[in-house]
Amino acid sequence: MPPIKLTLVVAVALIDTDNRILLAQRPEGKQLAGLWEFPGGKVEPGERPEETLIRELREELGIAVKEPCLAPLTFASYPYETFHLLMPLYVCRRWDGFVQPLEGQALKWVKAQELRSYPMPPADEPLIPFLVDLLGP
Ligand SMILES: Nc1nc2c([nH]c(=O)n2[C@@H]2O[C@H](COP(=O)(O)OP(=O)(O)OP(=O)(O)O)[C@@H](O)[C@H]2O)c(=O)[nH]1
Repeated sequence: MPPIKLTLVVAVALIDTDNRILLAQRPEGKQLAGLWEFPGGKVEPGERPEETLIRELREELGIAVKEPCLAPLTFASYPYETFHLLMPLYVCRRWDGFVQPLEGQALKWVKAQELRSYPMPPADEPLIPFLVDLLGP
């Protein structure tokens, strides 16, 4: 058995005042293109996970998030073929600025109950019930 490559990715469910969650579509050309996912990205060497999220949210969506506004919800652990994904999922209801698709990605605000209608990476599927519990239908 080859050694496992553990990859740490942080993601966030941004929640708006109508209790909808932001999904972003992975652009063409990337692995898992076309699937809907939570904003976030890989933790770079020397970064704390919260710093990664704050950086990714600024780069991908143009919003400013303060660290105390990131609350841990749950995590995904999933064996992709080339790496094992470990992905903490935070929730955030408070940010400065307006959400914009700065990387050309499609964005959608969806109710927790509608999440199942959007094809997501396999790692994300077990996260849905946690959001339904938190936010209701
Ligand atoms: N941001 C995010 N990534 C997810 C989710 N679910 C999931 O399996 N992933 C996986 O976690 C990894 C996130 O990496 P990324 O977005 O920073 O990087 P990437 O694939 O664009 O690669 P690169 O930045 O090295 O080019 C990808 O392999 C992605 O498929 C999710 O909900 N949000």
